[in-house]
Amino acid sequence: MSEGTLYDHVWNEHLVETLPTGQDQLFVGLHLIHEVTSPQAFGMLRERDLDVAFPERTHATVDHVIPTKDRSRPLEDEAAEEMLSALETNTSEAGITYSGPETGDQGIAHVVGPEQGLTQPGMTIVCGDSHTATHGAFGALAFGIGTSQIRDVLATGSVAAEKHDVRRIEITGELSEAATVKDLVLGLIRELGTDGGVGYVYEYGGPVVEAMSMEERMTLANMSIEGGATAGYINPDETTYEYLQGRDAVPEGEAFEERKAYWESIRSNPDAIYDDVVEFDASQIEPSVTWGITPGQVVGVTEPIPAPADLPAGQRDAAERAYEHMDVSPGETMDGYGVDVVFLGSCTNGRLPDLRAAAEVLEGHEVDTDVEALAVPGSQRVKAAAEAEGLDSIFREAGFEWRDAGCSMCLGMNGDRLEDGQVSASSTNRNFVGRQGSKDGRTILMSPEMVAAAAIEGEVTDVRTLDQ
Ligand SMILES: CC(C)[C@H](C(=O)O)[C@@H](O)C(=O)O
Ligand code: SF4
Repeated sequence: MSEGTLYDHVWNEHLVETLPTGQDQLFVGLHLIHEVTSPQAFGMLRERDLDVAFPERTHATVDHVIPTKDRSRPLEDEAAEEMLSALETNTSEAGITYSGPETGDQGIAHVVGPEQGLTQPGMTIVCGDSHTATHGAFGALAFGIGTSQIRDVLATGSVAAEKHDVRRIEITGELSEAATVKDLVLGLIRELGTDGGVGYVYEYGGPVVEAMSMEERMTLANMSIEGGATAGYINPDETTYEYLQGRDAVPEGEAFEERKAYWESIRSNPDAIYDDVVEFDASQIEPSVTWGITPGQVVGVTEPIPAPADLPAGQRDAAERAYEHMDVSPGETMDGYGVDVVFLGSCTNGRLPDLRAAAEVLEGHEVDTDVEALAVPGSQRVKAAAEAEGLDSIFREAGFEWRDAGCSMCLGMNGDRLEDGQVSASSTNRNFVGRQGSKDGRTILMSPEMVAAAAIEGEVTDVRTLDQ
């Protein structure tokens, strides 16, 4: 069992008691809620005549079902309207702050929490959403929970959880100029497998991680769950504190210094004991894409797609399914694979630096005439900041649609979806069959820069080869 890691420190700070089930009851610092997974939990509370215990530790937003184009009410999709109305009623009745579309603060929960300073180091953060791991970028213990747990957190401000092992992932070397953190995390999942992290929480560290911006750390932590880990985190440091300073929910002056002392105290000890340690060399990473139907089926853009014999025995059946769905063969490269739709956004890569990076590639180019291109900021604040620096014009002039904030085409729940056998180049985190809408749709995961390159060429393109 690990000892002296940030995970152990935060766990112990929040431990209420060990339950008869053997699970630990943890106090919850921040409960993020969204429209998809919360209505049922509020219903359960009502059945038992229970109130929300800590509305001030709860924060709501609407992200999955909110259209990115026409938001007039009632929403065209009845099920979406029902979820949205339920969220409005539930939050107003309970006195929970709701970053709704009218506030200018709405967005994907995992973008909203950090940008408002709600997400802070050393906290326990839960949300009925698997990508809650994103908040681990701040050195918080953040994980997704199911509906009955949402009910428990609403009613008691605490959650029953099992402690996991801690794997330290030491990222060494240096990322090449054209490679991004998205390429790195795809490479990591390829190496460790989509189930390699089962039973673990990941602690990411080492020189490459220390040099990352907070947004890059969020991209890394976000995809922990795609590698099978329950949560992933990075020890807080000056980069973290600098990001936090001046944000809405972050105290100032002396109170900030006091909090900083706590944040420093929960960092992993230099002599912490890990259950496992893995070293990963970032220098080998090149711009990468998925070739299959899991986030672990990854190749460098100019690298041949592996044959079953090149893969571990446990991955061969999945590879066969992937060749068929994607209509690819071993030995081919993904470079030149035609795309119909490009999607820039999501809680993985829908923040301001992601939009900037894509815009930089796009500048002076046009979107291929056969391609439908969507740029969807992760939050309304990201959107406003992007517009303030003119990124929206770059996207529009190049031929992108510039939409309102939400999950959008990351998953087909809001009207933005792939049709029939359309292929998308997507800055998201999941390429499962049917994920973006149509069950025949095909998703290729990549970085924002590579999405922009695919938009220009109408096919998967090595961003290094684009004419400037
Ligand atoms: C709808 C929600 C529960 C789901 C999740 O848990 O992650 C979604 O956000 C996703 O990315 O698939
Ligand atoms: S952007 Fe995608 S991954 Fe993130 S919460 Fe929304 S649906 Fe889930």
